[in-house]
Order: sequence, then C-alpha cells, then structure tokens
Amino acid sequence: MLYAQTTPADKRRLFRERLATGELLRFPGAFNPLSARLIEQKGFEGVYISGAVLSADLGLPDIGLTTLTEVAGRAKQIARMTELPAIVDADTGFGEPMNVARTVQEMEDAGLAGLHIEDQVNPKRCGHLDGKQVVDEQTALQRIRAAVDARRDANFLVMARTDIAAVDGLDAAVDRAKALVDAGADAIFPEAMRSLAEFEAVRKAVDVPLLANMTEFGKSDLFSVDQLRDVGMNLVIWPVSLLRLAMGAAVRGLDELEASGTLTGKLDEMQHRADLYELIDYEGYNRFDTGIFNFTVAR
Ligand SMILES: C[C@](O)(C(=O)O)[C@H](CC(=O)O)C(=O)O
Ligand SMILES: [Mg+2]
Repeated sequence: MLYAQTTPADKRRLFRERLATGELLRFPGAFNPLSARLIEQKGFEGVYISGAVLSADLGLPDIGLTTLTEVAGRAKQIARMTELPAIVDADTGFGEPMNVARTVQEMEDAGLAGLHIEDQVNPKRCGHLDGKQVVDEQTALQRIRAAVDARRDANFLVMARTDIAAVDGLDAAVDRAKALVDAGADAIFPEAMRSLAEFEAVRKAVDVPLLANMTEFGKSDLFSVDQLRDVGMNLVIWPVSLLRLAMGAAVRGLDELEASGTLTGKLDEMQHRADLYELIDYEGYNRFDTGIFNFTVAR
C-alpha cells in the first residue's frame, strides 16, 4: 500500500553493494510512477528517470527547459513507488557548480539513489544528436567536484556523463573519463559510444562502474545485455523505450478508434483492469478499510 517500504538510505546502500559486485544492472526508464512498479514487478534491478522522457512528457524538447524543481518533483514521485534504486538524469546540473551542489541535495531529499551530470554546454541536447558542444575540462570537473562535495549520504551515486566522444573523438572521451574519476565521480556514463570496442576502450581506462545507454534511433547500435556484460559494463539504461512503446501503442489505438469507432479489437493489447489493480495493490488498501476492495474484476 502507498509507497515503497525501503528507505532511500537503504536503497542507496543496497545499490552500492550490488554495484560493487561488478555485475551488469539493468535500469529501464520509467515514464511515470506506475511504470516504475512494472519494472520492479518484472524483475529488473533498478529504474532510470530520463530527462528526455520528463521533457517529452511535458510536450517539450530535451534542451534543458525543465527546471530542477520539476525534475526533482517528478523523480520523487517515481522513486517512492518502487523498492528499486532510481537514478535520475540531472542534465548539466541546472546551472553553475553551486547549482549542481543544490541539485545533488534536492535529489537526495527526493529519495534518489544517484544522478548523472553531463559535460554539455547549456542549452544541452540529446546525446545522440549532432551539433553538441561540451564544456572545457576545468568546468566539467568543477561540476563533479561540487556534486561530490555536496552529498550528505556517501552512498548517493554521483555519475559523470561525458558527451565529448561525439565532438572530439574516443581518445578525448577516455581522457575525460579518467579526469572525471580523479575529480571524484563514482561512475562514468560515456555517451554515444558507437561500438562495443568503444565501450571496451573506456572500460580499460577507468576502474569505476560504467553505464551503457541503449536508447533507440540514436548513434549506438542496440547491444544486448549479454554483449554489454562481456565488455564489462555495469549499468545499462533503456531510457525512453517504455515511453516509445506506450506512445506507439497509443498511436495505433487512436488510429483504430478513429477508423472503426471502437477499441474492441485492441483489448488484447491493453493492460487488463485486473493487472492494473494488482500493480497498484488495490487489495492492500482493503487491509486498511475492508470496504475498498469488495468487488471482483472479470478477466
Ligand atoms: C539518456 C538521455 O539523456 C535521456 O534523457 O534519457 C537521452 C536519451 C535520448 O534522447 O534518446 C540521451 O541524451 O541519450
Ligand atoms: Mg538526458
């Protein structure tokens, strides 16, 4: 009933313990609090909260228009619905290093297990689009130092994302990854890697956990969990995939409704009312008040 039983501090501790094993942890992106529950129910290890999804959800492009308050608020709503650790995309940190520091504390308070801060120039853009710009190394490191110094829970994961590969090449990405680790980053997100060999090159350069971004229609081929495990990745995200799947289904459903005037033919593709109620633990509320779940749902 209501929110997760695991406290944010415990989620962070358990997440750190799991990461320390070196295994590959799978974090599909939740597009709302309910889908975070689904990710947990299906047996994944964590939940990713995507900036691209949060902005798209508001009907906005992913160019740094969302505010810290909006992102932290939505991330909190998502994180509290699952026992799993949730990592949030904090874009460029919402400002200067002092703002990055505040972002970290807000995300801790919102119950997140960690965040990533990227080295793009603001206004940022999707890491898989052309025309990105990155900040100089000094600025990138300042952001990470500010983030690390600001956290109050040592288990809160500060991940540094670097977008430099698409701008200055793989060697620059390897150099920057090393510098970001020296500045205190707990993990590295090398963005827009084009091949497994590129992931491997970053793997050889640093010892901290590495994240692979399997976003569709981008610059990376869509590698499988097994392939990413083989090259030593520790986290994998499918940041926008559930939103893309849901929106794809919505498009097809609306087309059918518009054409035929009924959705009878789409019932098999819908989440059944009974499954929805199970996911939100409708019955659990009955333990509080026996009048709440006193009906049956026909399958
Ligand atoms: C991971 C990412 O930062 C996100 O916001 O989810 C995006 C995903 C996308 O736009 O496909 C990214 O920049 O890769
Ligand atoms: Mg993003």
